[in-house]
Amino acid sequence: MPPLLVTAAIIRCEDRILLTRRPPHVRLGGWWEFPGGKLDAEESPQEGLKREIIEELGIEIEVGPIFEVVYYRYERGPVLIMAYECRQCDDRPIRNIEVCDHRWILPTQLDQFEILPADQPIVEKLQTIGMTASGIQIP
Ligand SMILES: Nc1nc2c([nH]c(=O)n2[C@@H]2O[C@H](COP(=O)(O)OP(=O)(O)OP(=O)(O)O)[C@@H](O)[C@H]2O)c(=O)[nH]1
Repeated sequence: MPPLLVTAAIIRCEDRILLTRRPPHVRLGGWWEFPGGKLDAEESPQEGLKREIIEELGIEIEVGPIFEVVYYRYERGPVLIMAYECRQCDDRPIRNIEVCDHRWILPTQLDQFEILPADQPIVEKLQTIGMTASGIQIP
């Protein structure tokens, strides 16, 4: 089975990153994740990610460089997650439209959240390089 193509946004604001929580009624409900979602046909990863963030949170983002790519086998099939470094590029407030909660957290707080298992390599990389100037650099 080919993997489901998924994009995720590592949205940074100063030294914090945005985590969102899946609503209780959806598959894998209640887990925390990086906002994003499945790519539609004929959509580039950057286009898909911008669309998902508007749909989920009501904000515009600028999509920067790729941060990590993860292949993970869930029971129902594999996913390929492309995580991009991003930043918000408007001043609208974040709304929990398709998520049930969101938090701006420090990388040192990642361990306090139950984040989807596929995201472990992303979490580890964020914890390792931190959010210093030599870490995530948004163009
Ligand atoms: N957005 C996002 N999705 C992730 C992350 N990690 C991870 O395993 N995923 C998985 O990638 C898929 C994302 O698609 P989605 O958010 O649109 O999922 P969905 O519940 O609508 O899927 P469904 O319609 O098949 O039930 C889900 O299977 C989700 O579990 C992550 O950090 N961000």
